[in-house]
Amino acid sequence: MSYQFITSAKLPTRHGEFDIHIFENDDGQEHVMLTVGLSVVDQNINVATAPHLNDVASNQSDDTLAERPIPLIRIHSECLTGDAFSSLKCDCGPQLNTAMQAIQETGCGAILYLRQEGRGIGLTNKIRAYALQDQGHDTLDANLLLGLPADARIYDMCGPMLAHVGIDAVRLITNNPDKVAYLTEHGIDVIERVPLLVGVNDMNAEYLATKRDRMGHLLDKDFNTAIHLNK
Ligand SMILES: Nc1nc2c(ncn2[C@@H]2O[C@H](COP(=O)(O)OP(=O)(O)OP(=O)(O)O)[C@@H](O)[C@H]2O)c(=O)[nH]1
Ligand SMILES: [Zn+2]
Repeated sequence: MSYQFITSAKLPTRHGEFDIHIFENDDGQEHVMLTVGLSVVDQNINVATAPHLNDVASNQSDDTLAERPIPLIRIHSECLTGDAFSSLKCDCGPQLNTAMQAIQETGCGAILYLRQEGRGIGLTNKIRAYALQDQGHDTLDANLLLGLPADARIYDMCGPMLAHVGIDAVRLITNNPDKVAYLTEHGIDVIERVPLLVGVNDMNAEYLATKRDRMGHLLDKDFNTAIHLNK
């Protein structure tokens, strides 16, 4: 699968201003990157649709790349229910907001917002899995009972997206060792894993425990040693 940069613009948010970059794969599926303090280095960008990026690309020298801090990166998979509807069943919404805030505070980083809803099984199947969870199954078994993988996500878009802004080393905000392993195996240096534990509540504590106990996520017994980036 190949990934193409499509267009870019400024995006003011309540956390601060980002550049928003749209990428598409060969099937027309969109992925999104929000950046702060990063310049486009990919010479194949479509200048006609992103005129302001032409300036930063041509101005970026090897020296500025060398001086830049290691960017703080969050690879976040789409969760409509958590990100947009404030669902309490997961921690996605608070994680996204906290990561956006932390990246603004460091002044150099990116959110890779991957359109792989429901750990890659899609929204309809995630809601089918939620219906099974309503009957008492955990997040992992619910997927398996539907005949679907526990986690169907891929990360092969991350390399091209990071390369677009010249990143080959990151501080990665995650508790998920799969993300660290994927980047490391694909030539991106994970200088530091930054744990992120926010938005724990009575409705998602069991979900987090399943991710910890059955899916290898790096969370301690009481969910309290991961760094709380923010509240
Ligand atoms: N199938 C399924 N997907 C879920 C469920 N709860 C949340 N998700 C999806 O899980 C994904 C969350 O992924 P990420 O935010 O990348 O987080 P992660 O892989 O848990 O790891 P971190 O980087 O530590 O947050 C999103 O795509 C959600 O839609 C669930 O119960 N079932
Ligand atoms: Zn979620």
